[in-house]
Amino acid sequence: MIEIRNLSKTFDGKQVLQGIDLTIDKGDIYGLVGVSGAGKSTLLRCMNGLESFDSGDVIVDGVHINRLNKKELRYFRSGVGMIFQQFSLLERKTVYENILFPLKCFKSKMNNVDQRIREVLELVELTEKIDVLPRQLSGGQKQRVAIARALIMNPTILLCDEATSALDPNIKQSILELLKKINRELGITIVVVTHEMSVVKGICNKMGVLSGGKLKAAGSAQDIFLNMPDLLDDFMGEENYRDDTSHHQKIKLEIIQRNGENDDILSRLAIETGVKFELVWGGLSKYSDSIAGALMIRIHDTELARIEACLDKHRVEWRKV
Ligand SMILES: Nc1ncnc2c1ncn2[C@@H]1O[C@H](COP(=O)(O)OP(=O)(O)OP(=O)(O)O)[C@@H](O)[C@H]1O
Repeated sequence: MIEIRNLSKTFDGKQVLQGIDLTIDKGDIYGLVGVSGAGKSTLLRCMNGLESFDSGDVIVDGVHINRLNKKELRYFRSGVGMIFQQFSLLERKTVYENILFPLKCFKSKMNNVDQRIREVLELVELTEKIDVLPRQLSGGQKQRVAIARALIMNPTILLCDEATSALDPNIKQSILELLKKINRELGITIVVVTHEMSVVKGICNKMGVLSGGKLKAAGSAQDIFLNMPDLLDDFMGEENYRDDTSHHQKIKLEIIQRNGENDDILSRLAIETGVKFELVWGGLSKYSDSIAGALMIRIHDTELARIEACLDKHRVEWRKV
């Protein structure tokens, strides 16, 4: 369990984290999201003592990490794995040597090192690459080695800083599946810093939204997606626009559904227009005699006319945002 209490941090007099209160339970896959500069990486680094802070507490499994001396902090860090966007592998060392590295760094007295290295390589499904150099690996394979290296010390927590941001969509998906497996099979708590909503939706049960160094919301990922879409708006735009800044347009549909009317509008849009749209968020609420819902989809601007015609045909109330 990671407990963060009233955490504040400045860099050169600039406040980058302010009064953060956050609890991450054992077994969570917790997403930390926010726009660039919101303080996500700094907060993550405070969790394993890589970054000091000005005030507040970070308590990991009952240990106040700001009260640890240098030696104790080193020991504590050996139980917290971390992976990064750029993999940070030793380029002149083989996969085997890369995974061995933390054991050397932390002067571990682990028995059966060879066997243990093979075990973690098997877990990340990369056994056949044991003797190759990182430059002979794809991005996804490099991240698998980085994950194996993070797991070699038997951590209870794995911190991931934009770990899938540099990967192609299919490879990204396979790494997310691997993180889920690690969480499920080894019971490791995972904290994921990301700017990608698809990552949070794909694997996180809980999330925290940071903005300007403050925690704007924290809790069930599903609840935040469904109930606080406005909070995520800017940041979802950012993810989308990173791929293509000029051609996407968001349409927000506010659909009132009484007696089940229009509850199939998404299927109709897909079938009747053939437009491949992205469902950004959606929520339904039950009122005394009706159900009202709102949906937001994102489409390419050239497809607006087709979508508009279909919505008007079905008399769906909507507006553009
Ligand atoms: N070592 C540092 N020295 C000075 N300022 C820093 C340092 N590290 C981070 N900052 C500043 O702290 C703020 C938060 O940075 P941080 O990297 O935590 O944000 P982030 O949300 O992870 O952003 P990104 O998604 O771009 O990585 C930024 O204004 C950044 O410039």
